[in-house]
Amino acid sequence: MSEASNRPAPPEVDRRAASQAAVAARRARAAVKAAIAARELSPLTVLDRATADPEGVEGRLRVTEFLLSVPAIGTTKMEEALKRLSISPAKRLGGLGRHQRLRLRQFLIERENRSERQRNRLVVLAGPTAVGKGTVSTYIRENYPDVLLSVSATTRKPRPGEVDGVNYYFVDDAEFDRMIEGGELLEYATVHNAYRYGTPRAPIEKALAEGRSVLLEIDLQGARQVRRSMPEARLIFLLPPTWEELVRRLIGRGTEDQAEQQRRLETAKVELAAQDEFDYRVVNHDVATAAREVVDLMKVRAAPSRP
Ligand SMILES: Nc1nc2c(ncn2[C@@H]2O[C@H](COP(=O)(O)OP(=O)(O)O)[C@@H](O)[C@H]2O)c(=O)[nH]1
Ligand SMILES: Nc1ncnc2c1ncn2[C@@H]1O[C@H](COP(=O)(O)OP(=O)(O)O)[C@@H](O)[C@H]1O
Repeated sequence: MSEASNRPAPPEVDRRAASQAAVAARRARAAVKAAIAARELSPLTVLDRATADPEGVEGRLRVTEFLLSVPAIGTTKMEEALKRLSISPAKRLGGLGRHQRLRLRQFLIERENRSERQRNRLVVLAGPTAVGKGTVSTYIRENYPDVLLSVSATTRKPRPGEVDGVNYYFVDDAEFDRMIEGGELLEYATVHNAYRYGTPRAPIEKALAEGRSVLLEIDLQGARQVRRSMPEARLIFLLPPTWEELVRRLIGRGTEDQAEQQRRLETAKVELAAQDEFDYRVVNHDVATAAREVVDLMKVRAAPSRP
């Protein structure tokens, strides 16, 4: 029998006081984690406080829960980081060795610099036919002038009311081939087995360099290409509230005949099955709300600060 179990139980008041203290400490740690997650408290500040007072709230944080509270660090990234930094997941911040602390500090600084650079985001909006991609994008163009809506090149003919350079750059097949050969397109695809569509690269690079966020409204194949060539892009999948509503929107739009509608609905099923490849999903119940959600994901500044 261990020595501890022979010892008389502490008086009830002591036990209660100890458990109250434990609850208070847990609450304090949860508050620190919430503040990091809400970007109200820099992880570097927390690490510095843990160093100054290893037995304080920050010092008692486990390194695992600390990292998981940093925005955009999930379990996989956390585990990879700890392995790379040679820090045991059992460690508390206050119990890190000097070298471990310095490595963790450097890791956090590099992440902060990187997220600073990525503030101007490239965001891809994709989703099944007739979910409302075009409607939501147009709403964003009209209501959030800080966002550049990329204008694609296409080999399809303009529809009545469409303006060259605004809705699309309307080009012929030879010109589209030339753009591909010249490396002018960030991605391109044949959509609905009909015409080719592609994203001109130069305006996007210019806008990102100028500090603007860029929105691409492209199909699933294009989204996959962007993911490969620019892994820092955010991919958003726009969903209909229900399948029936998607069918209603497609039929209601009235731009395709019945056979084409059927074909698009088949494609839509395949596309819906790919939604897990995306970083975020936004349900298009109502256009203004969906647009707001997309823009929030771009972290666009509230008011333009350019002259
Ligand atoms: N990959 C790719 N797809 C695009 C591009 N521009 C438009 N699309 C997609 O092409 C499809 C057809 O667009 P559109 O001709 O306007 O007809 P809609 O289906 O009636 O909206 C839509 O799914 C768009 O998302 C582009 O630059 N690249
Ligand atoms: N939130 C919404 N609620 C109701 N109807 C919508 C909504 N968003 C789009 N629509 C309608 O659905 C149809 C398809 O939208 P569209 O933007 O052309 O889709 P996509 O570009 O995804 O093919 C259009 O008639 C549009 O007016």
